[in-house]
Amino acid sequence: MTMCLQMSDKISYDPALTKLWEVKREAEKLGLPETIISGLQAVEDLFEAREVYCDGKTSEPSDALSKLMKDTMEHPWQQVFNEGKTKWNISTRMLSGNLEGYVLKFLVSASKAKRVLEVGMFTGCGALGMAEVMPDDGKVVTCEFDPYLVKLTRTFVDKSPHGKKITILEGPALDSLNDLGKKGETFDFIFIDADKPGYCDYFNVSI
Ligand SMILES: C[S@@+](CC[C@H](N)C(=O)[O-])C[C@H]1O[C@@H](n2cnc3c(N)ncnc32)[C@H](O)[C@@H]1O
Repeated sequence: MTMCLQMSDKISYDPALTKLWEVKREAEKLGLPETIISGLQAVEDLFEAREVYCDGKTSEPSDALSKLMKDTMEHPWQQVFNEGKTKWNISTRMLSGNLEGYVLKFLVSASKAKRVLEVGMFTGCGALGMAEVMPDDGKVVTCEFDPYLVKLTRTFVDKSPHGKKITILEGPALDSLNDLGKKGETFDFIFIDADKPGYCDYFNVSI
């Protein structure tokens, strides 16, 4: 999970952009010359232009992935959290999305990985994307500790024929990784995308 910061109605996980917002706010508060403020605004505009450019140059997702992303965005997360069904108020910003999905697909297919491990599943965007470029006997094992997400994601990925390649391990990722290690399971490719404080442990246990 990535740390997320917000500026008025804008939201970003990019620490460079959130730092820029902080500096811009400070510059405005100090009443710095307009050239400085507009210079900072120009940098912010470049961030957005880069994102628009990258999205525009990325191929369309498969129908199944497109549906998964749409269903994720439209899910009543606030309501299910209020009803006590999820561990916390889930943000759709956790979804890896089409661009990151294609980077993963590229890496998995270039490395000819047949066994992939994902730490941090959310609604299965990364897992399904990787499964799509793997051979029929390929396997994606993915870890998720929120029982609501585990159930929901199973229904999302099973709408695709590639869903059968995906095994979901429910529970704290570190426990799942230790169990996999004890069973002597090995992987060709590992995508760590869960809680940041756990990354060093996930990395060390994985190797
Ligand atoms: C950034 S999202 C993963 C996004 C996903 N990889 C994708 O491609 O869309 C992080 C996920 O990790 C899960 N998570 C966070 N801490 C965890 C832990 N200690 N064990 C297992 N899952 C965890 C969260 O519930 C969340 O669904």
